[in-house]
Formats: sequence, C-alpha cells, structure tokens
Amino acid sequence: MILLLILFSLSLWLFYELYWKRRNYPAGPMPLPFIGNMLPVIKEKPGYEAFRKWTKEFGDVYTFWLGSKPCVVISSYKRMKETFVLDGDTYADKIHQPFQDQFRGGNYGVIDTNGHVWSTHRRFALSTFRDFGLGKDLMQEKILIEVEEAFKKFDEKLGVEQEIPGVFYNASANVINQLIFGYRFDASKQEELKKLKALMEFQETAFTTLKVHVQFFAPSIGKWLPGKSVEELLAEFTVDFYKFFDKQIEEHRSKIDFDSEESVDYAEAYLKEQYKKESEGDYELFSSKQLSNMCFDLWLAGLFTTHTTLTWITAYVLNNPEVQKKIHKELDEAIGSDRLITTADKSKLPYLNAVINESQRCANITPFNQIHCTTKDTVINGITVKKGTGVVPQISTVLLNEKVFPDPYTFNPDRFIDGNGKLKKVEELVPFSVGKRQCLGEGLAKMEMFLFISNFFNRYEVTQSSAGPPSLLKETMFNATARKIDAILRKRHV
Ligand code: HEM
Repeated sequence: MILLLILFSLSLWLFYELYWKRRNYPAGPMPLPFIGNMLPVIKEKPGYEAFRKWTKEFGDVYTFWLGSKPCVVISSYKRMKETFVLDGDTYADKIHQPFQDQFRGGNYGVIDTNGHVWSTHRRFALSTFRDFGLGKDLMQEKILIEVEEAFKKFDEKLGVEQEIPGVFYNASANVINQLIFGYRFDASKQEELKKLKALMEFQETAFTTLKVHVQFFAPSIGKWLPGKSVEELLAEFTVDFYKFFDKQIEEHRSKIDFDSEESVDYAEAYLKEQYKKESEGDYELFSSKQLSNMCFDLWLAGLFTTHTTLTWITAYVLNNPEVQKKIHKELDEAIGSDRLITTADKSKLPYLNAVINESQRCANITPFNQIHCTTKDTVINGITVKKGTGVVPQISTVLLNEKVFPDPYTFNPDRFIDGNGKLKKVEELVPFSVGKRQCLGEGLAKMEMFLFISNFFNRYEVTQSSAGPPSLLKETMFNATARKIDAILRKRHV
C-alpha cells in the first residue's frame, strides 16, 4: 500500500514537472526536476551551443528552465525587435532576486531596479555621460590621457615579452573612475587600485563554484552543498566596494560647490541633483544609498566588460597576423604618423572598426545575457505570457547566426566591409543588447575601444610571445572572460 502511494505521488510529481507546469509556456527542451535545463549549458561552456541547438529545434521563441523558474528565450534579431524594441515597455523589467536587496541594502541601483527608480536613474546617468561626451568632449580627453599612460607602461618593456591585459585593465579602471569620481589611480593611488582589482578578481572566480551555480538555479538543493553561499560571497565581496564608494562620495560632498552649474564627474552631478530634489522636499529618489549603488553598477559594469573586450580584440588579432598587417596598412594610409588618433579619424578607418566589430561578435561576452521580465500579460508568438515571466534577449545566438554570419566561429573582419571598402552596418551585431535595457555604457565603451585599439596598433607592431598565440578557449560560464596574454611590442614609428 505504501509502495503504491509512493509510486502514485512520484507519477503525479513527474506529471507536474514534465507536463503540467510547462503547458502554458512556449515549447522548449524538457527540463529536469530541480535543475531545469542547466546541464547542457554547463556541459559545453560557455553555453552558446545549447542555446543555438534549442533555437534550431524549437524556433526563435522557446522556454528555458532556470532550475524551477521558466524563462522565455527570444533568439532571433527579428523577434527581439518585435518584442524588446517595438514593444519595449512590456519587456523593461528585470527579474528580482532576494539576494540583491540583501547586499544593496534595499531596492537600489540601475541594473536590478524597475519602474520609476530605474527609468529616472538610467536617464540621469545617460544624460550626465552625454554631457561629458558631447558638450565638452571631456570623455575623449580622459580616455586619451589613459592611452598615453598605457603607452608609457608598454614602452618600459619594448622588444621583450610583456603582459598586455593588466595595462588595459588599469587604463579602463582609470577611465571609469575619472568619469564617476573625477580622478585616476596615479602612482599615489596604486594601493587603492590593487585592492579594488583583488575584489574584482575575487568576484570573477568566487561565483564559479558548483554550490553557487546550483544555489542560483536550484536554491533548495544548493543550500545543502558544502562551501560558501551566494549571500556569504556577496557580503564578502561587496562590503569593501561600498566602503570605497562611500568614502569617495563623502569626500565629494565635503568639497562641492552647489552653486556652480558645471559638474566634472557623475558623483558631483548626482549630489547637485540630490541637493535640488531635497530643497523641493523629495528625499527619496536621489538618496545617498542610491548613489553608492549607482557607483557600484557603473563601476563594475563599466570596467569588467571593457577590459575583457579589449583583451579579446588583442587575442583575436594575435591569432590572425594577416589582420594586423591590414590594420597597419590602413593606418599608414589614413594616419601616416604616430600622432594620437581621435574619434574624428573614425570614419577613415573602416577596417579597424570592422576588426572591433568582429572581435565583439566572436568574444560574445554575455553568453546568457540578463533576464528581463514582462511588465504585463502579453502574447509572444501566439502564446499568452503572464506578467512577471522571465524573458531573455538571447544575443549570443544572434551573434552566431550562420545565416547572417556564415562560418560563425571564424574570425573574419571582412564580413563587416562592403563592396566599396566601407564599413557595413549589420543590425544583428548586438553585443550591447537591444531595447529599453540596452547597455547604458555603449557610447563610452565604443569610444574606449576605438581610441585604445586604434592608437595601440598605430604605435606598435604586436607579435606573439614564445608561448605562441593566446588561447581563444572560453571555459567559464555566463561571462566569456579572456585569458592572460603575453606579447612583444615594437614601436612602428621611430
Ligand atoms: C564592451 C563593453 C560592454 C558590453 C559588451 C556591454 C554589454 C551589456 C549588456 C549585454 C547589457 C545587458 C542588456 C540587457 O539587459 O539586455 C548591459 C547592461 C548594462 N551596461 Fe553594459 N556593456 C559594456 C560596457 C559598459 C560600460 C562601459 C558601462 C558603464 C558605464 C556599462 C554599464 C551598463 C549598465 C549600467 C547596464 C544595465 C542597464 C539597465 O539595466 O538599464 N556597460 N551591458
């Protein structure tokens, strides 16, 4: 009798897991109880192939189960445009995870917030960055200072093997810190930078343990596994970051001239807006806690992605020496000296821009992308999807779509060059995602990539180290981080 009862319960449970809970979602791969569809993604890191295979099998709208949570995946550019762009408001929210409130101290920041808080602070950050970039060209000025500082570092070891990503890392950290807090990590601030770098490295490795992965997708199982929990790791990693941001904010507050209209960095612009709002009686929207969370989001999102992409571009070029020859030929014809290249030169360098585009496509640094969620009941591909359902713009599948990018795993910048030798606009190049949540730092990132890469290859001939070309393997999940790269640099203009 007991055995029959167990069998009956088991059958009911399997019926629920394998059929009933899935019946109102777009068809997709069969999820396993507790872990959902994570196994194929983990098996073939960083997961591109699992998503491509499901797109071929189920089409460009299917359901992927993150543990026990359904997530509707949109995996073609056409459908992403119909949903995330043309019906953007319906897809603008983000899935809320309880641990976010815990480490942020509430519902703060821009990456994880929704509604009025999110839209106000996204708009404010964008307009502040736009003022720096367009009105005064402050952004380019700051980046070019870092280009020259990076040159000084590289020049110390000309002709011998040296590590490239570390220099790009410091340069990217200086750019984002200049924009947020108005200063760079010069010789007197190296200890500070070292500590922040250690925290970033901790973050990149600590969250890759089995326990964290399982806890994220199947919390009920994950919590029993040995090791540190997501909550413990987040507390450990974020506490010192927030200390750093709060210290900078307090220093700014003590020096600020609230009567001057001009602001030289984001923190100053924010504090002035806070002052204005408070004098109107609003103490909530521009709170101090929100400012430290904004700094957290901008600092981390801005540094990790840019540094990783700069490293990948170098890795792809080192693996393709003929590409570097073409870059040098174009630079010699269009620039012809070692003067600093600026954004005014961008249109003269279509091949270099094509190399950056192709590197971003191949680097494909967000294999899963962020999980959005629907703000109301809606219909996707004829299927009703309830308010609050997870939805992902699966950009990595679009970047590897062989109909748009034939032989998608081959690095071929020429696919972005048209018959007249001009840069081709390819809409499916979406490394910054699409729609209302599209990357907030896209303008900054594009400027950084162009100024660093054009000036780097204009100044140096870059050859591989004795270890050979850098590995292009991606072994981590969710963030396709680049490897260590050693190379030999020689000046091209002497
Ligand atoms: C090559 C560099 C970069 C790449 C490839 C990249 C890519 C992305 C992607 C894929 C998203 C998620 C979009 C979505 O939810 O659908 C995103 C969001 C975001 N990025 Fe970037 N990013 C880069 C650089 C930057 C920089 C330099 C900053 C900082 C200034 C930044 C700040 C942000 C923020 C704050 C968000 C969240 C936006 C929101 O939820 O409204 N990113 N980025």
